Amino acid sequence: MKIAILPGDGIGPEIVAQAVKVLNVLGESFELETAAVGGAGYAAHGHPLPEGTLALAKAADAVLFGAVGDYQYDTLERALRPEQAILGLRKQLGLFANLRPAVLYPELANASTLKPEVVAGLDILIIRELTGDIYFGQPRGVRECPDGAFKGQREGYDTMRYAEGEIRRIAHVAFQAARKRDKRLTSVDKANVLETFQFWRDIVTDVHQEYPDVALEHMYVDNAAMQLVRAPKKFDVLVTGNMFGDILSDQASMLTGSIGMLPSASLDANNKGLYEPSHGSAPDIAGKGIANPLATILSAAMMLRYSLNRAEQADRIENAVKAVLAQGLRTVDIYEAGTTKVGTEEMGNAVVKALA
Ligand SMILES: NC(=O)c1ccc[n+]([C@@H]2O[C@H](COP(=O)([O-])OP(=O)(O)OC[C@H]3O[C@@H](n4cnc5c(N)ncnc54)[C@H](O)[C@@H]3O)[C@@H](O)[C@H]2O)c1
Ligand SMILES: CC(C)[C@H](C(=O)O)[C@@H](O)C(=O)O
Repeated sequence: MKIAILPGDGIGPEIVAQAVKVLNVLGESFELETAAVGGAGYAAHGHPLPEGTLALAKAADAVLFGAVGDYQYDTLERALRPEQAILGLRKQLGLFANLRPAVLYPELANASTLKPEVVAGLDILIIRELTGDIYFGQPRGVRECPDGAFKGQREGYDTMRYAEGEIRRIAHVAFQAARKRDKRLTSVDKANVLETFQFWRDIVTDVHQEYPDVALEHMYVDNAAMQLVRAPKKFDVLVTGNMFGDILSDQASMLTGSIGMLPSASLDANNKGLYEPSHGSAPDIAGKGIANPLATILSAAMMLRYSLNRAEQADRIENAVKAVLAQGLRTVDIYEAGTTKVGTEEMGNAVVKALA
């Protein structure tokens, strides 16, 4: 089985190196092939998603991705910015279903900024639609404002849109995921203001008829943001659009102690997928050897479970992560008094050791 390794920028190479070490000690004969992506792709080949990288990602059985983005590229024209690499991969590989599990390991109850009793036992799954919404809607750009009080001035505009089929397929993914868990699904929208999300609500309600065993509730995104910090354990599975999912999943990451703990799977209709931590390239800490590699290592575990049919290896990795946390090892983002501060590499090595 072939795995495309795309480390990317910033802390990407540091954290992906730890996940690769873990994959290499599992005793499997995976073929790992690395390629440049993001700012690294632009620097090496003049494009954030070089043709060879895209071809590798398409040919591989799964993709392990670090993160892209670096402030030095923020002034490039949009098509050449590092972020276009991950957006392009999602679109071109048809990765419409993004699963972001926010699970609190008991050892990290005090690492969260919320009170331990609010987050203890947390296990929620955020399902984010990943290839539609205002992220990809056309037209978009900057133009002359055609009407209203600011007529004639320049205006920026984007288009929010969702086709019925796009909503139906992500709704099916969400209902099926809920069916395997506590059978409760919260669909998050902004139906009180936006036509796109009234339509979203209507279609999700329709799909619900096929899943009578799952309890469905609808919630406005502003309320969902509030409930996520007020009583996050009341949720089981949340499903939402691309932009709301981006924001809510970063918010949910802090329930788990750190954004460095939140893995993700981005899947197509056949469970082929790209696996990446939910965080970015963290340029502020890149090269310091302090980034938390656990979200990336846990993303590799999701890859084994969802795309490579190796659930027992995924369990092994997740148990090894639990073991290192139980040993008191902490990167700086999850550090608290009484635990042992370790760097990126030491954390990776500890997971490898715990697997033995
Ligand atoms: N999928 C992706 O590749 C992806 C996702 C989000 C942001 N980005 C890009 O990353 C760059 C930086 O964005 P940002 O600063 O808004 O978000 P970020 O997630 O990179 O960082 C936010 C904060 O979290 C910290 N952090 C993130 N990951 C961490 C880890 N593993 N361990 C410890 N601390 C960690 C960072 O140090 C920073 O303080 C931008 O160019 C952005 O576009 C890429
Ligand atoms: C880097 C950016 C394009 C990306 C997104 O907005 O989807 C990031 O925030 C994420 O969550 O993976």
